[in-house]
Amino acid sequence: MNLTVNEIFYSLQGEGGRSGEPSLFIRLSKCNLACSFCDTDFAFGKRMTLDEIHDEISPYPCRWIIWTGGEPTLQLREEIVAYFKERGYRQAIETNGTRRVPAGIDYITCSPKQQFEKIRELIPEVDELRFPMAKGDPLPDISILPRSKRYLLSPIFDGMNVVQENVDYCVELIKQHPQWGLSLQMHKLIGIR
Ligand SMILES: C[S@@+](CC[C@H](N)C(=O)[O-])C[C@H]1O[C@@H](n2cnc3c(N)ncnc32)[C@H](O)[C@@H]1O
Ligand SMILES: Nc1nc2[nH]cc(C(=O)O)c2c(=O)[nH]1
Ligand code: SF4
Ligand SMILES: [Mg+2]
Repeated sequence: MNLTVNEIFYSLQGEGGRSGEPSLFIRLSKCNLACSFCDTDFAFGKRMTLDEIHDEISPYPCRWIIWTGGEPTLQLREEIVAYFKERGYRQAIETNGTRRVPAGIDYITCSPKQQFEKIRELIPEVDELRFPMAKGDPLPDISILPRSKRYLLSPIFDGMNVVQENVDYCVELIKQHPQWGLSLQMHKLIGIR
């Protein structure tokens, strides 16, 4: 089995409810969307076998993988998740919610971009819904979304830079609607990957 991998790196989860947790990022290339604000160049891809990926991550002391991209559900399969589970890894995924998530994933972050009403059919339950928000964007309607343990607003950054008006807007929305919380791209603020 092969995956087309954009990059592999070891860092701290910078976003959402697992912020600060050491994690092995496996960024898969290709996406089915083209968000105007996307901060990631996922075009490059190197074909790797699962054994090659395992050889690259196993020297690190960490046993949490974050599958991201691009859109990782375009490539990830249950058998691949099982391969890493058998080798002692817990696995999180960052997905845009347009496709099913393979069985065996331990922590699902869904960051919806479009057709919010269709996500629940594909992914009935997630650990975290994390919405990228620019000033003026409407608060998403929780009632049509997958059940989630956490509901987070994530102010859209301009590349590596914080956009204060997006932050201020999210903070005000959250104070008015306290079922929501804030997710900042912490890694950008502290200058790590
Ligand atoms: C690069 S995406 C990859 C995973 C998946 N395609 C998705 O969109 O969830 C990872 C996370 O970065 C967020 N993101 C991308 N560009 C951003 C930006 N400029 N500001 C804030 N968050 C951003 C996405 O919303 C998503 O939560
Ligand atoms: N540190 C760090 N945390 C992240 N969480 C999600 C990321 C992503 O690009 O999917 C990301 C990333 O690129 N870096
Ligand atoms: S879905 Fe994710 S990776 Fe794809 S363009 Fe949007 S933010 Fe970027
Ligand atoms: Mg990123």
